[in-house]
Amino acid sequence: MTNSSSVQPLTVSFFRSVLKGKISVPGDKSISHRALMFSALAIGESHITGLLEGEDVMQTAQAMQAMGANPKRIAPGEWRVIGQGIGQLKEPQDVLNMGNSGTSARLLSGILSSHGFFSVMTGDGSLRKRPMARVTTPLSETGAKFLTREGGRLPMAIVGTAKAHPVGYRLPVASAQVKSAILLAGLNADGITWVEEPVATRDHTENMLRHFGVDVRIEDLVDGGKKISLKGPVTLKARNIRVPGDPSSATFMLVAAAMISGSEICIEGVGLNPLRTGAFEVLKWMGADLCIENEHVEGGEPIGDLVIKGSNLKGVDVPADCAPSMIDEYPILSVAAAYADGVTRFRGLEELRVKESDRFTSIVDMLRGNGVQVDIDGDDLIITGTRGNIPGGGVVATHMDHRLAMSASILGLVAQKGIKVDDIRFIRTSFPNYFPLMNQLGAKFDV
Ligand SMILES: O=C(O)C1=C[C@@H](OP(=O)(O)O)[C@@H](O)[C@H](O)C1
Ligand SMILES: C=C(OP(=O)(O)O)C(=O)O
Repeated sequence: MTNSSSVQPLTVSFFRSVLKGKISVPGDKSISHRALMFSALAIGESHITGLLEGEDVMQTAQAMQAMGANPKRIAPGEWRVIGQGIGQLKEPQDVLNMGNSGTSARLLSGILSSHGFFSVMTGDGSLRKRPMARVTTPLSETGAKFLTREGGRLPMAIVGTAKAHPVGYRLPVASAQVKSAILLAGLNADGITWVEEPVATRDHTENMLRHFGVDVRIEDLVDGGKKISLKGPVTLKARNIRVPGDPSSATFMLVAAAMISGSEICIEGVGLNPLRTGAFEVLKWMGADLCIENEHVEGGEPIGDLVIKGSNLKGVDVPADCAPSMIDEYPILSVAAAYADGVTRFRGLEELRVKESDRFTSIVDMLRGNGVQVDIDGDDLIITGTRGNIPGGGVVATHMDHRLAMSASILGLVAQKGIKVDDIRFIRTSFPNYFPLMNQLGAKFDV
């Protein structure tokens, strides 16, 4: 994302029609980042299809390019990567700019820590506010050195080590990015790297490392968590990877169709990894008419088509332990809660404060600014549903946050007086064809 590109506001009017049709959403962002990174670390040539070509993933591609792997686009979503082998990336000659992408910054920190060279990483105004100590603290155990701005923020200088010590770490926060960073450092460390997570988080790193031939061990812990371990150094063998549709992107369309009575849409080929589908369960608890068709497994990940029809939604109480499986979906689920009948309580949302924006505060401001009652109790959000009567008329500040911008656009469709969104540019970090796809379903966004 170029900070210099000019702000792009959007006005959304109340939508008087229905959403209909069949679409596919772009590839999963988490899996796309990993596909590029792991292919660059493998021996041989990997072939990726369905890669998300949003700006976040393109930052990862550029970083891998700067370190000697040569990701090549051969057709839309189709990429070839010549792997360099574990520990064989080259010192980047310039600063690595990770743009808006926390996943790129955190996972690459793990890879860089066990390479014996110097690098500097930065990001845009949003990423430079996000905490990096959550990765630099455990990664320092490898022997790598990290120098960050005050508060553990980017820009950050990294002196990696070719003789990395294996890390053993129990995660203090539920974070797949931190877990993945440690496991990636361990690929080139001598001995057993392990991570314990008190609550299971998305396991795409574990699944894809296994796909590349790494012996990743996963044990269930008595407290309900998991212990993931691998013995380094390892060899990754080049593979073909098919990236499924992104369930987080699909949720925007699902919520829109669920709220707008008479709608019926189908989203084909969506990833259904159970550690990502919490939002689908919550939508069903809310009374959404959502079903899954053609379920099958591709490349180690479950995939299926989602069919949803408009229905009456009701408020629900969502426990904190659901958060890791739907962490990026709270902004759009908050719109569903505002539209529903009754009170919704989302519990345990502390991690929302360290995303592209402080999403906890951004959600509160978005809804209150459009006439919806929201109460806060510690880390819980309590949203009083309007039974389909969201007043609207406000301006939503999106704070360089793609998910806020998409959620706000959908809020506008169902708000009596419509809404204004201050800036929709950042949607291209994760979902470049979001507006064309919404318009294909019948929405009339004027972009
Ligand atoms: O590992 C990943 O690909 C991601 C993990 C999550 O972040 P945390 O690890 O910070 O929870 C999620 O919010 C992010 O969009 C992608
Ligand atoms: C939090 C997100 O991504 P990242 O951490 O990669 O910036 C997101 O996509 O909602």
